[in-house]
Amino acid sequence: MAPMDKWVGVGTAMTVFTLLCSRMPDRIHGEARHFITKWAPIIAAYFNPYIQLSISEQSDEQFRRNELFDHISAYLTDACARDARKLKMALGKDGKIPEITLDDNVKVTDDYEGARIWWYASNKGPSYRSRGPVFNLFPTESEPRVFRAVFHKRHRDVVLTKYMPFALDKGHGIIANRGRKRRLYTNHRPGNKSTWSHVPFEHPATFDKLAMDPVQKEELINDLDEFTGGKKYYSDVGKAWKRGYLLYGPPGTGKSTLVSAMANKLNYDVYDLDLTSIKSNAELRKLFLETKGKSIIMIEDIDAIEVDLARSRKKRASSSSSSDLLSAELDPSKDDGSKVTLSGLLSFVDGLWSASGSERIIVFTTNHVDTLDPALIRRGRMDMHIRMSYCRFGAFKVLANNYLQVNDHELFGEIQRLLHHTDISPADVAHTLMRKCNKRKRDTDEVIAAKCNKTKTDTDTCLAGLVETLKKKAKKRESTTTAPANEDTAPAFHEGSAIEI
Ligand SMILES: Nc1ncnc2c1ncn2[C@@H]1O[C@H](COP(=O)(O)OP(=O)(O)OP(=O)(O)O)[C@@H](O)[C@H]1O
Ligand SMILES: [Mg+2]
Repeated sequence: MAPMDKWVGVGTAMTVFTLLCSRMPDRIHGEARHFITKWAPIIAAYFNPYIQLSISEQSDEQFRRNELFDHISAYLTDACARDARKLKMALGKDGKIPEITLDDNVKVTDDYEGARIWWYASNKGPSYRSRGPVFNLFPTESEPRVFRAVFHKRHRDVVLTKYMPFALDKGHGIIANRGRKRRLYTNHRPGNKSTWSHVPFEHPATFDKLAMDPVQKEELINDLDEFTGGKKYYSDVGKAWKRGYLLYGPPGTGKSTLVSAMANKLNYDVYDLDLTSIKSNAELRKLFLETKGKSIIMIEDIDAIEVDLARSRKKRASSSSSSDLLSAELDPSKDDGSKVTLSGLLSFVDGLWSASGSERIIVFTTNHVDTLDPALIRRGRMDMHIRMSYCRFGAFKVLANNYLQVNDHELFGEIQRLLHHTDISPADVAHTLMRKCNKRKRDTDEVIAAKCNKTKTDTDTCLAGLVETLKKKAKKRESTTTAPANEDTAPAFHEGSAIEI
């Protein structure tokens, strides 16, 4: 017999005993009465060393589901279902992925830091509130289910203060990741109020398909892994659980794509924050408070926003002294909330308002890193600076594999030589390599069938097209400048961004 069953038996006996004591005949009085009244509960407690904790499916607020029940259910299914003989399968919330949970009236055990916890999943049983005065021996399906945890009272502290938060947190994480439909949020101003609206986030970008320096890629992936597993670390050092990344580089080098790859890897939502449509720090604060955990907040083209902030700064400079102005910009206490200021943005980045949630990543992207205010991107605010560069041979090989499924080709040598001193963005290389697909789309089905064994010819054509484009770019660069190619300035790229087909 499991200790829980023993306890239920002993508990019931002691309840009857206590009840009898409370209804003691009047003729028992004086010392005897006092003795029984005093010692009955102590004796009952002595024989009942177990504590029972219930988590009902239905919350105390009427009609509301108790989220803790779902979290515990997810945790137990994940951690203890191996021992269970009865499981239940049902379609998940997305209507596609089946969810397996413990069936009713199943017992499982869990061990935590020396404490053993017996869990029992059951229907609540007869409940006056849910069914009225009609007695029903067989509770219906719709009745709230209950999880009961039973543990020895000597483990009370460890179970209540450590095990329960641990189990609930694990369960919460499992639910959050289970077939979660992620969202892409953008901010709007319908009427005069900034608000978020969202669409499903379905970007296919992954780190595997991303053409970037392999060392940098690995560093970033490790950094993200450390971040997501760092909950305890962040709470131990008293820091908000957030991380900032600055992605910089010329247009079309994959900054936005990298943000999508990060979101896909971490299973996070993305908030695409357009600062230009926000009129005040108060609005910025409101939007930020509305963001949820497990998300990436992305501010694109931060250099353009900085120009706006500088412009508004300049405007106000004409009506106030410069020292007043500087202090108003950088001192949040002087922020009257009536405009977006650099201090507002810095507070946002520093997580002044991050009490509303955790596990958030902030990403700034820019084409002009040199023009940014150092205060905005200093380490601590933007923890990692990542340069996305023009397409070099390593990145090209990733793209050739993505678009043409080739790892080697007779033109690779020439392409490598040309890419070494020609600036072209991965976006433009991708565009050239995609011509194969575009051409195919134009063809009829029969023509495609006839060309089936000519895939290699298509690949040849694409790569030869890329060689041509690179040669033209190199020639153009030679005729306009004698300076060597530079990764962060992009004149050559701008001129040739429309690839000739
Ligand atoms: N490094 C890359 N790896 C794989 N694909 C890339 C890469 N860079 C660009 N691309 C391709 O080019 C397209 C445009 O890239 P993306 O929008 O990410 O560039 P960006 O750096 O954000 O540009 P901008 O500075 O103009 O915002 C992407 O959809 C993707 O297909
Ligand atoms: Mg972009």
